[in-house]
Amino acid sequence: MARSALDEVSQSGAFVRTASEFRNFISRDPNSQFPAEAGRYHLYVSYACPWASRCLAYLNIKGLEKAISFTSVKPIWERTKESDEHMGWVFPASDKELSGAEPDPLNGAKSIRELYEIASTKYSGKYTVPALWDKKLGTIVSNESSEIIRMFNTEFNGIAENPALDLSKSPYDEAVKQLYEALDKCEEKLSKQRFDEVYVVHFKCNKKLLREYPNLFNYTKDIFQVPGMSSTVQMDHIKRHYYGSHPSINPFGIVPSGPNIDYSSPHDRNKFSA
Ligand SMILES: N[C@@H](CCC(=O)N[C@@H](CS)C(=O)NCC(=O)O)C(=O)O
Repeated sequence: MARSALDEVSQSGAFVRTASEFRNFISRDPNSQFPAEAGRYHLYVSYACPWASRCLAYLNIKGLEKAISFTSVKPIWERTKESDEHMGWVFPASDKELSGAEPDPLNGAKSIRELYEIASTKYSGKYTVPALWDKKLGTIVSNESSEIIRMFNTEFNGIAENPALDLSKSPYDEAVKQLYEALDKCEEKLSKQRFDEVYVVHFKCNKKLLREYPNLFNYTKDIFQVPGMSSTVQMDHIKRHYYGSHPSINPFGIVPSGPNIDYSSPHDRNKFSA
């Protein structure tokens, strides 16, 4: 069982992601094991992780900020335990260490690994974000972002500030779906790509930049400019993570200073509105 994405490499060198293991569902039914309640759940994220970022985007857009708290880890992987070599997500010692990253307010955990170990003594998989934590039962409800966003969309409507907003049917969700489908395709085709800020340099996918695809680039800006979205994109965390956490790819951990793309600049997507 892979304990880190760095172990998920097939014999041919391809990256093969293993499935998430905590797959419980929060329900609007008050008698269920995990009922939707304000103040009960906490989302652990890294701003550097696209899967975690989409959960944060749903949390903001749905208006669940008061009902579901969240904490972001530090962007660069560190040793998660003194006793072995595992590298992974860790919390800062204080919220002064790095803007956006905070100590674990619930369990005082030093790492995401520690949370998984509290949640299950039998767990032997990766210690991934996002992880949706249940404060009442002291466990991880789900570590699968595609399911977390569905729960946020449908199960918290009694609590959400924007209950009528159905993100599964909205142009936003359709846009996200298409964006991820498009990026997944590019990812496969160009053997793992993520935005011009990182993938072009770090993963050596420099045949073409995202911003050289006019539609894909305008689309990215359109998504970025959805209210509630921009605060989930902390490019500093994203860059520090990738350039700093894979020493086999970037031994000196140098973070390139560019290209500082302005995703808030005008886009042309309004031409498609009815
Ligand atoms: N299936 C998960 C994937 C999450 C995932 O792969 N997260 C990465 C960061 S982008 C992670 O935490 N990796 C930790 C590791 O590989 O040790 C989801 O979509 O929620």
